[in-house]
Amino acid sequence: MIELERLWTRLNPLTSPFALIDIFIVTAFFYWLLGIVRGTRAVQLLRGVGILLAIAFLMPAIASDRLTLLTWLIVNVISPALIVAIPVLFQPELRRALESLGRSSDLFGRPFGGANRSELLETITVISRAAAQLSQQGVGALIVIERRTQLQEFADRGVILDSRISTPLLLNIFFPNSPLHDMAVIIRGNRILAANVVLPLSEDISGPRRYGTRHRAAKGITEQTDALAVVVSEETGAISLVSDGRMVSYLTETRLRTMLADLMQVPLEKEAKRAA
Ligand SMILES: Nc1ncnc2c1ncn2[C@@H]1O[C@H](COP(=O)(O)OP(=O)(O)OP(=O)(O)O)[C@@H](O)[C@H]1O
Repeated sequence: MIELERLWTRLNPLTSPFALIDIFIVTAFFYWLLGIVRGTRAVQLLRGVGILLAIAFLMPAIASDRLTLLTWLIVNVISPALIVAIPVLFQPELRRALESLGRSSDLFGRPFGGANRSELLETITVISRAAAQLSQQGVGALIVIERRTQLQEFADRGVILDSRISTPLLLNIFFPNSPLHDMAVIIRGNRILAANVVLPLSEDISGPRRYGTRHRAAKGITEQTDALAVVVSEETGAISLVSDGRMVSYLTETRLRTMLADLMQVPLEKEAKRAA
C-alpha cells in the first residue's frame, strides 16, 4: 500500500509535472519504434527475443533451486548472448531508426520539389497509366517518387533528365534495350529528374515470394528515405507500390492511382468535381 502511495506521488501530475512529460516521451518513442518495425521481419525476431527474455527473467524466480543447470545456462549463456545478438539481428531496423532521426530536418523541407496539386495529380495519373501499360506489355520498371527527403545524391549516380513527366516518355525509357531502360527512374514533382539510377538494395528478402533485385531496390530506397516506389515486375506483370519498406502488390491502375493520391495527400474528388 505504501509502495502504491509512493508510486502515485511520483506519477501525480500535480506533485510531479515531469512524470506526464516523461510518460509521453517514452510512449512516443515506442510508437515511433513500432512504426519502424511494423510489417517487417523484425516483428517475428522481436517476438522470439521477447519470449527468450521472458524465460530468462522468470526462470531464476520460479525454478532456480530445482532446475539449476538450465537456470545457469539461461542466466549465464543465453542472456549475454542476446545482448550481443540484438544489434546484429536488428541492424537494418536500427540503421533505419537512426537514419530517420537524422532526417528529421526533412520535416521542414517542401515535399515533391514544391510541386502544386495539379502537377502532382498529373504525376499520379501518368505513373499509374504508364505502370498499367508496362504491365500489359510485360516490361519491368522501377519508378521512385521523391517526397521530403532529397534524392539528388542517388539521381547524380544516374543520367539527369529533368524532363516534364509523360506516359510516352516513361514507356520510352523502360522500353527493353533502350539506353536508359535499366535500373530506376526518379520523379520530383511533375518532372523525371533522372533515369538509370542505381538504388540501395534492401536486406529484407522475406515476403510471399523471393524478391529479385528490382523489388529489393524498391524496398531499399523506401527503407532509407521517405520516397515511394512503383514497381512493375517483368516476370509476372504485377504492379506494386512500396512505402516505408512495405510492399502492396497486384494493383490495378485505379487502385495504384488511389493509393498514390492517398500517400501523396492529393485529393482525387476535386478533380472529379472539376470534370463534371
Ligand atoms: N540496385 C538497383 N537499383 C535499381 N534497379 C536495379 C538494381 N539492381 C537491379 N535493378 C533492376 O532490376 C532488374 C533485374 O530484376 P530482377 O529480375 O533481378 O528482379 P525482380 O525483383 O525479380 O524483378 P522482375 O519481377 O521484374 O523480374 C535489372 O535489370 C535492373 O533494371
